[in-house]
Amino acid sequence: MTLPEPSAAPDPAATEPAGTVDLTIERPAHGGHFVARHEGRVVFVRHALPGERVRVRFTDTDDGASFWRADVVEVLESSPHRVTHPWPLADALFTAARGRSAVGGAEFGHIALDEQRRLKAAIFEEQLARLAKTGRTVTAEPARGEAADGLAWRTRAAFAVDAAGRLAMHLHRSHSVVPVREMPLAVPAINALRLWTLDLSGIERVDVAAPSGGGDPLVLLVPAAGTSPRRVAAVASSIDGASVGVLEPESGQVRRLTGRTWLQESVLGLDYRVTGAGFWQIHRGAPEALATAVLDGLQPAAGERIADLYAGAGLFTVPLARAVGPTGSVLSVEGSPGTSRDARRNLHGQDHVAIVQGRVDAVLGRWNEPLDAVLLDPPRAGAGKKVVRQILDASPRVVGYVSCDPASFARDLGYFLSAGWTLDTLRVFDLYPHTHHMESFARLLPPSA
Ligand SMILES: C[S@@+](CC[C@H](N)C(=O)[O-])C[C@H]1O[C@@H](n2cnc3c(N)ncnc32)[C@H](O)[C@@H]1O
Repeated sequence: MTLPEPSAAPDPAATEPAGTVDLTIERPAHGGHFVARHEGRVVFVRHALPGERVRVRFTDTDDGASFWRADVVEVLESSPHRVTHPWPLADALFTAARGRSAVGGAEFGHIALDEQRRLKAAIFEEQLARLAKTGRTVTAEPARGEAADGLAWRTRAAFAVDAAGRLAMHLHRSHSVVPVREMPLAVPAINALRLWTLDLSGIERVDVAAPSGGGDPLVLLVPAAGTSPRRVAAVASSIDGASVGVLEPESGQVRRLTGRTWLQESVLGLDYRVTGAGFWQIHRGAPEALATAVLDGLQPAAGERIADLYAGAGLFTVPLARAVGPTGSVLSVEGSPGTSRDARRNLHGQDHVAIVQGRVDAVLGRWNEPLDAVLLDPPRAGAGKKVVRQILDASPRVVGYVSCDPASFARDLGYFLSAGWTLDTLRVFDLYPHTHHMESFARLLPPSA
């Protein structure tokens, strides 16, 4: 049976919590959910494990919907893979016992780390079978040097501020916020700032980024409407051990208050500059793991012409540019103006690299040069049929596909397979421990290869 996948956004008008029921959990589903059934209807349950008997509270119960959603509030028969959640605020059982729901961001924390990885591999395989109609056994690899408890890896964290001016986070799929006193998934440099001890009144959002290799973090403040510059400056001066800037969320522009507005990153011995609001992989080990997989998978040679699509600040463009050298070329395409500016700085002076800011489909639509290899790393929605068609039309000798979503990857892979391409190497990385997210790299080869 083909189950519907849960959509990202709830319809608040259609949500009517309706008490608790006891369910038996059948299997994992994509998106951090586990499948159960209630009176014939599919229920996507969070914070559960296959085989468990659980008491759940419904969170979405639209009569017309093909599935409902629910959160576990009590475990009646526990899986042997259930462990104590490392972060009480994100623990559904801990928070349900206090009459609340959990914050998002660690929805697999109740599962032993090795079982999280087995579940991720199984979900990946299921998406391949369902959407790409292909079979493949995968394993989810941890990042090099991953802590045994799977904590302290996030170099980026976004916080809200509650009505009392305290550092806070949103409850899952809710506008409600709760104060936080730590973020166990974040690298120590972020927790060391102890932002929860500060009076953040007048600030609406706080984004924190720390360089993967250590060094002072950068804190970006988004002031609430009407907050005076004096108040923002007072908050900034209360933050020790970090650069501080003001983020304009619409434009992504950052205004410096103290220190600098960018972070220095280093990957495989190459240096990068990333502005506070610009895209950068969030696991401290992700840039190295993914750049290594890309270089191994594409095997770029001197003189080749390569496209790096959805290029961000140039994480892959920089080593690709070095590999093809001045007799080759790299087309690096990024949609976000701020992140593309980072790429321009990171590739400054490299005349064989074209940094193009724009939508990938628009840029490929007017690109007439031959391409030997194409790398793509789209956002969660994937690349889509049009972009895959454009890549196929360029007839590269190899395509490298970095993905953060197994469903959109499997869908796009299906387009390549239908055109006679084959899936060669496939690596799945567990770069988001304690969450349902994963990252992958696939090497795809054309029919003639
Ligand atoms: C998953 S990130 C990858 C960035 C980079 N490859 C890295 O690993 O650091 C995807 C990037 O694609 C950009 N993006 C999203 N949609 C796009 C589009 N239609 N055209 C061009 N860039 C896009 C985003 O701004 C983001 O920087």
